[in-house]
Amino acid sequence: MSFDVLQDKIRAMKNPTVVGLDPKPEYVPPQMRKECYDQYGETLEGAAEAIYRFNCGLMDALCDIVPAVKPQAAYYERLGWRGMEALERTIRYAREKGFFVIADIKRGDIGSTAQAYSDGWLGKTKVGSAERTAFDADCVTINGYMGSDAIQPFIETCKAEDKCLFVLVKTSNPSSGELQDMVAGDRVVYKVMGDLTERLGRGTAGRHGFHLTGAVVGATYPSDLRELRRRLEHTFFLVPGYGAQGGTAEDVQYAFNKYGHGAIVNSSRGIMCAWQKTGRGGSDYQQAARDAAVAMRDDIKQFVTIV
Ligand SMILES: O=C(O)c1cc(=O)[nH]c(=O)n1[C@@H]1O[C@H](COP(=O)(O)O)[C@@H](O)[C@H]1O
Repeated sequence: MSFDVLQDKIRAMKNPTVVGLDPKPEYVPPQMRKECYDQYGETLEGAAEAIYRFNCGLMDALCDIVPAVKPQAAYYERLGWRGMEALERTIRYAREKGFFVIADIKRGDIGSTAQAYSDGWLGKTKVGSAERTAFDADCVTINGYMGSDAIQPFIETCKAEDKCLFVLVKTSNPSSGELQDMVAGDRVVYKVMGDLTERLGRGTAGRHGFHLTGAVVGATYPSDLRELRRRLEHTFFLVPGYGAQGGTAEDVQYAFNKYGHGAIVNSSRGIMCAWQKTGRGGSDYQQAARDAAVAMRDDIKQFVTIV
């Protein structure tokens, strides 16, 4: 079961963090960007090649210390098909480097369409008499606020392919409370979503006790994080919002169980853009990313011990 694979990687590296690959062309160090624009012009193709090379350089620098990467699809979609090709190549490279790959797609739609998404991102697509693999991520993020029939096709694909997913439960953004904190009947909406996520995963627990249905819970609401950890014993958490959005190591400690298991904390800009703070014009982007990843790991280690 796929969260077993992720938990094992986290334990082996003693590092419960994931690096978000959310590259804007302007995050790519100037020299690398120039090489791509010289070759392809200032075009979508040039930008897609630049972000792909940047991703590969980051992954080369991080693969022995960080267990997972999380490319966010929007940063690739904005470059059209060339961006999507860069994303597919990024996922392939990540897998070659041994990373657990979380495709951050946040999709949600009626059952038949959800099935198409899960075929493309996690499973296989039927082409004539053949079945072809498209993106082949290990895990995706999905928006389950359309209800369980929008989630179920992903669950079936995960069961068939030994993969897993994260359902948005309590998101990190400033407005997340507008709807997610509302009281419906006698329950808070995000807790209803958390309970649904845990319930839908029943019967899929792996060696470490986690269902294949995980939950996204933002670092920016630590008391909700603590409450959800107590409530959802079998649910693995993806915790975005550390660093650039203000979440701290002290905040994210509540995502973990007493063994220091059951959660992975994301940082995207904090790692990708670390070179912008060293004053060396980007020539040190790999070392800067590595230093930032080590600092994040050690920061969290002050509060969380992984058994
Ligand atoms: O699903 C997510 O990853 C996600 C959920 C959420 O509630 N908040 C959130 O920030 N994210 C994603 O996590 C990443 C955060 O990026 P940084 O703020 O740069 O670390 C982005 O890819 C967001 O799309």
